[in-house]
Amino acid sequence: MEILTTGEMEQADRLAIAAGAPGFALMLHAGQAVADAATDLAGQGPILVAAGCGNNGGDGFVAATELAARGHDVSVILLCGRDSLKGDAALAAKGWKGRVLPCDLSALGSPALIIDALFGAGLNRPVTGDPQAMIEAINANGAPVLSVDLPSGINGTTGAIMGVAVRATETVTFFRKKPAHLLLPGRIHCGRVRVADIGISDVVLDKIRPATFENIPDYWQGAFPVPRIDGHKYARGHAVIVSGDLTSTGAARLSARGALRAGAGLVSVLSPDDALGANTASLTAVMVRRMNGAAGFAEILTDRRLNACVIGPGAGVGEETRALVLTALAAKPALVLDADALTSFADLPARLFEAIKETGNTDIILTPHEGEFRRLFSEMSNKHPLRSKLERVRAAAGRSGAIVLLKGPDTVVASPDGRATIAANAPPWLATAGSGDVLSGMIGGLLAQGVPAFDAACIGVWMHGEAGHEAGPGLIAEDLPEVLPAVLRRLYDRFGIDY
Ligand SMILES: NC(=O)C1=CN([C@@H]2O[C@H](COP(=O)(O)OP(=O)(O)OC[C@H]3O[C@@H](n4cnc5c(N)ncnc54)[C@H](OP(=O)(O)O)[C@@H]3O)[C@@H](O)[C@H]2O)[C@@H](O)CC1
Ligand SMILES: Nc1ncnc2c1ncn2[C@@H]1O[C@H](COP(=O)(O)OP(=O)(O)O)[C@@H](O)[C@H]1O
Ligand SMILES: [K+]
Repeated sequence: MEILTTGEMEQADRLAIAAGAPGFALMLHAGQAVADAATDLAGQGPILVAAGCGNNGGDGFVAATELAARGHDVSVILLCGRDSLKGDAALAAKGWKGRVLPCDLSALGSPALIIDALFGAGLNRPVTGDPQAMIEAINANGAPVLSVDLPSGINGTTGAIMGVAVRATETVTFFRKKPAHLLLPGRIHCGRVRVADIGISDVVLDKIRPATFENIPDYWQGAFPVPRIDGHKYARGHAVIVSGDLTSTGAARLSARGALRAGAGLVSVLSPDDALGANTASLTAVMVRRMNGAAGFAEILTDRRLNACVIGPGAGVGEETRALVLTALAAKPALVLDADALTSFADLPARLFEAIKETGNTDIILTPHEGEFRRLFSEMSNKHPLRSKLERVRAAAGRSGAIVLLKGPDTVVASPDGRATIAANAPPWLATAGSGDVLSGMIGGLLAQGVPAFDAACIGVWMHGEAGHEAGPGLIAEDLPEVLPAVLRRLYDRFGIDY
């Protein structure tokens, strides 16, 4: 499903209006959708609408009018004088026949529900003064809160808090989600998110051509790998995972297990001499091969059946790992660079990016967490409040020439071609040692099966999040590969694939 920035959403409104849907009709649909959600949340209790001076407030007036008509006890507080309302918002306020309370915090009372219609897409500066006090009072009130379009104070495009923001129980947005419904901290402020149809036709998307999508199965169903009836294990690819030395071999084994469970036909751990004993003693279905440094690695990669490679988990930071990465880039298998493979280039990221661009290989994925991301992309600071995670990862993909996957509760995957996805399905207990190692392996396993890199990254992230839910609280990294069959079965069911 497409995700629209607030600018793209304005364009959608304009295109719908140009195609014959009056702007006020869109507002009437929006207000109705808010009223429907409010009825579910408030039961029979009194409802307070906190309205701002723009069209977000207009939606609030429509909802108030509709809820009163349905028999609810509704009051409205307005941030500004009624006379200063303009356009559709003024029209919506005309329809409201009840009282409008001035912006007095004591007027909030003890409602069964507060409808937050202060600011939506039009928020354009930090919130201070009366609106700030109102938002703080809404948060302190204790009543459930239904936010219209966005929790007031949240920047719709970046998900950032503009000084202070409402913490909603539920948010009703219109036509399509905005980045703030998925990116933190916005997502936390939204509560549940409902997307309402307000009469905008999907045809407008042909003009807008959005490049950001929610990472859900509908988005990548066409790329999801299914073993062929007449296939064999080599038809499902052979992934190789580079092991660290004797002091750190577990990460590569976790990764290898993830690759195998994600469906690679064969998986081999490439092991330095000193770690051969440790690796062979702890692996069964995953194979082990001796690898003597970068020269030995290059020799192994001449076998073109080894079509996907993961370097980084437990690899160690330094020249040896850099040499392995450059060797893999030259050999051109589909490649996941994770953890130490990224940190090894902290002092010379340009060298890595040049090597990536020189290969012409488009199947390269970098999978940093925030710390690793900062080491490689120091110029893409996360300090700027208006620069979102989405924008940072897109810029990093452009800079590096690789697909960049920035991990976290709102994992973003971006391609140098501009496409990006945001995932919102990862539970917090996924943040546990080794979890990222399994993720890089899963993506390697998908690459081995021939899935294009951007899709492989998106599918891997989504399945990893689902595996987190499947294993539940208490999860450790070893559990993740073991619950993948359950995740895959549900995907098969969802896609209608026989098994
Ligand atoms: N046809 C459509 O387009 C549809 C739109 N719809 C609805 O309209 C909403 C967007 O409406 P909007 O553009 O009027 O802006 P909105 O969010 O109400 O903000 C109001 C004004 O507040 C001001 N302001 C900004 N920041 C501020 C701050 N920090 N502190 C104080 N004031 C601040 C700023 O005005 P300024 O002060 O800059 O002149 C801004 O213009 C959208 O979210 C959806 O709910 C739906 O009805 C469907 C159809
Ligand atoms: N708060 C969170 N909610 C959900 N998932 C998270 C959260 N924090 C981290 N994760 C996920 O946990 C995994 C941790 O990976 P990483 O930091 O590389 O750990 P490791 O290096 O120990 O394997 C990533 O997939 C990341 O997206
Ligand atoms: K709002």
